[in-house]
Amino acid sequence: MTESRQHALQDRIPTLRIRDLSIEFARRRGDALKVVDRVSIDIWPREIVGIIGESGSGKTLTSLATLRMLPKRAVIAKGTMHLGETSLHDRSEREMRALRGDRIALIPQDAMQSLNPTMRIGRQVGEPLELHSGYSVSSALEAAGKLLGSVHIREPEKRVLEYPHQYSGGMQQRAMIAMGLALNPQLIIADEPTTALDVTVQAQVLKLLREIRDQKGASILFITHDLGVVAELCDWVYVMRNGEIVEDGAVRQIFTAPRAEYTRMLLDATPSIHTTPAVAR
Ligand SMILES: Nc1ncnc2c1ncn2[C@@H]1O[C@H](COP(=O)(O)OP(=O)(O)OP(=O)(O)O)[C@@H](O)[C@H]1O
Ligand code: NI
Repeated sequence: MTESRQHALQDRIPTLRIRDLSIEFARRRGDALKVVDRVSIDIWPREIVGIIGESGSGKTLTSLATLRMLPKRAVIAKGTMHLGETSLHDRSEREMRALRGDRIALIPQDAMQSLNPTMRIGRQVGEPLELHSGYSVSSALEAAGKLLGSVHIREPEKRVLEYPHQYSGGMQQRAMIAMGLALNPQLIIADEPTTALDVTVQAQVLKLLREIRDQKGASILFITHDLGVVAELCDWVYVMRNGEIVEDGAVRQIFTAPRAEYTRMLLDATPSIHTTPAVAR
């Protein structure tokens, strides 16, 4: 057993447990198209877990099901999901709203689209505290400054008053992360959070996610096409293809001794990965 999965022996229950999840789309001609097929995933406390796999393999839908934010015509046909001891598959929409942001945070791919252009950054970052924790506007703004500082935005007391267009792309993404952190979630779901960023900014965001795990003890589910990022960041990896998990394992095992033919194919398509130092540590 690898280091990270020793949790399975120490902790009673994982942060997130997905069991036998199947997701279907209703089709016009009446039948259903299965796009996620009996997927099981565990994320233990303080773990960073990656999901990799080609486009359309079901990564995003799996994570959206966890948040119960699937697109309209998609249904959870089967399966259970638990956040600690709390079941997610049978919560009402009202109960889910309380969990989202509070215990599970989503960091979306494109911060530019997610931030409100007409609202000061500080107000947006502090909004979860107003909505969920009863903070006053001024105390939420003060907390937002601290949160922006924690994601390494300089002079945060001043920058809380600025609007999104005054921030660079990387700063906007960090502001989104700060907002996600406001309520100290146990689980952070990051779906391709760095694809829109250039390489140096991407490295800063990855470093920040690792800090969040180390300092706040959050678990992170990281979805990406980028195997280099997975090698850098993740403890454990699930490989998806056509809606199914083809294998999972410690990051080092997946990169040095993959069992599935499909994983080997993915690795061969990115040859430099085999020599990524982080994998050899
Ligand atoms: N709103 C939708 N309506 C119909 N089909 C959809 C919808 N969203 C996703 N799908 C289908 O479900 C499957 C899984 O999609 P999903 O977005 O989970 O893939 P993914 O692995 O996240 O891909 P990518 O890496 O491109 O983001 C795909 O075949 C996709 O075409
Ligand atoms: Ni996706």
